[in-house]
Amino acid sequence: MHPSFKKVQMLESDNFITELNQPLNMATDPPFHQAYKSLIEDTSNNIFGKKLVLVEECELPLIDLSRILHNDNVVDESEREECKEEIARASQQWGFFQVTNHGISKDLLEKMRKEQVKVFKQPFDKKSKEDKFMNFPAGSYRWGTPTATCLNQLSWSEAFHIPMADISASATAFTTLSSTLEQFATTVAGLARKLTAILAEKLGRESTFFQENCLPSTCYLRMNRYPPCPVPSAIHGLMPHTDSDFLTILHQDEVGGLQLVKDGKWIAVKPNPEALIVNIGDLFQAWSNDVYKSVEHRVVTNPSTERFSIAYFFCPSYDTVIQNSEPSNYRKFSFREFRLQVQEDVQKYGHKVGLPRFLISH
Ligand SMILES: C=C1C[C@]23C[C@@]1(O)CC[C@H]2[C@@]12CC[C@H](O)[C@@](C)(C(=O)O1)[C@H]2[C@@H]3C(=O)O
Ligand SMILES: O=C(O)CCC(=O)C(=O)O
Ligand SMILES: [Fe+2]
Repeated sequence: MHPSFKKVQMLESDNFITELNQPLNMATDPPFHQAYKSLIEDTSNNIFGKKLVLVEECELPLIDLSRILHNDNVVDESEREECKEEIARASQQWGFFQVTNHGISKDLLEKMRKEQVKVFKQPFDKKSKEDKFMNFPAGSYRWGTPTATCLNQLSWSEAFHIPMADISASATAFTTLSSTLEQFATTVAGLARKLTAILAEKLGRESTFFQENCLPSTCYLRMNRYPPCPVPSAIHGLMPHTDSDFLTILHQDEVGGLQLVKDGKWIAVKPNPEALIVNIGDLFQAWSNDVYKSVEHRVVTNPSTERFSIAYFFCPSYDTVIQNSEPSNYRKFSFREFRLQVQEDVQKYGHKVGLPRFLISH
C-alpha cells in the first residue's frame, strides 16, 4: 500500500468533525468548512462510509525535448522526428505526457512558485473581496465549487484564474509578481507554440494556425492551491474535468494528487521534479477530429500537506473558429460559443458537459 494512503485512513478517525469545525488557517484559508458543512453532515452522503479507493501510480510518457529545442547540429534529423512522433503518440494514447529539457529554467520556476506561495498566504478577505487584489482583474480569485449540488462536485482548493490580457495591460503597476508572471507566461507560451505546431504538422495541417490565433493575450494562467483536507476520501481537491483549451502546461510541486483516466480507470501521476506536464484540451480534440484526446483529470486532496500547481492554458481568441475538413465529428464552433456553453452548463447542472454538446449525430 502507498504510504500516504495509510496515513489518510488513520486520520479519518473520530476527531475529524472537530477538525471540520476548525479551519487549518482561519485567516488565509477559504471557509470550506462552513460552505460544505451541510453536504458533509448530510447522513445520506455517508462520508464515514467512503473508503479511500487505492489508485495505481504511473509514469506518464516522459519526453526529452532537447531533441527538438536544440537548433545545433548535435541532434540528427531522425532523433528530431522520433521526438515529434513520441509527442503525437502520447497525445493520441494518453492525452497527457511529461517533458524534460523543456527550456523553462529552474530559476524561473522557483521564482514563480515563491511568488505563488506569497499570494496565497494573504488573508482570505483580501484575496476574495478586494476589487483589484495584487492588480489581478476582479473575479480572478476562485475557491471551492460555488455551483456544486452534490458531494463529488466539491473542490477543496483555491485558485487565481488570470486572463493574460489583463496582466500585460496592468504591467505599468510593476511588481515582482507581475513581472515574474509575465516572464513565466511568455516562456511557457513559446513551449506551447512549439508543441502545438508539431501536433498540427503530425496531422498534416497548417502549423501556423496556432501562431495566428493563440496570442500571449488570449491565454490564461491559473495558480492553484490545495489546502490539507480533513476528509480526503470524500472530497476532491479539484473535481474531475477536461480543460477547455488547446493545450495545458502544468508545473506541479512534489506533493502529488493529480490523477487522470486511462483505459477507463483513474491513475495517479507520480510527480517528477524535472518535468512539466502537458495535456491536450477540448479544442485540440475537436480540431484534430478526435485524434488527440482531451482526457478527464482530477486532483485528490491530502490530509496533511498543502499542494501548489500552476497551469498555463493555451487558448485562442474568442472569435477563433474550430473546424475540420469533412467528414467531421463536430459542427464548427467558435471558442466564444464553447466557453458560453460551458458556463451555461456549469450554472444549470453544476458541471461542464463540454465537447459532446458539439458532436454531429451522423
Ligand atoms: C465547475 C466547473 C468549472 C470548470 C469546469 C467545471 O465543471 C469543473 C472544473 C472547472 C475547470 C477547472 C480548470 C479550468 O480552469 C476550467 C476552465 C476547466 O476547464 O475546468 C474550469 C471550468 C470553468 O471555470 O469553467
Ligand atoms: O493541480 C493540478 O495538478 C491540476 C490542475 C488542473 O487540472 C487545472 O487547473 O485545470
Ligand atoms: Fe485541468
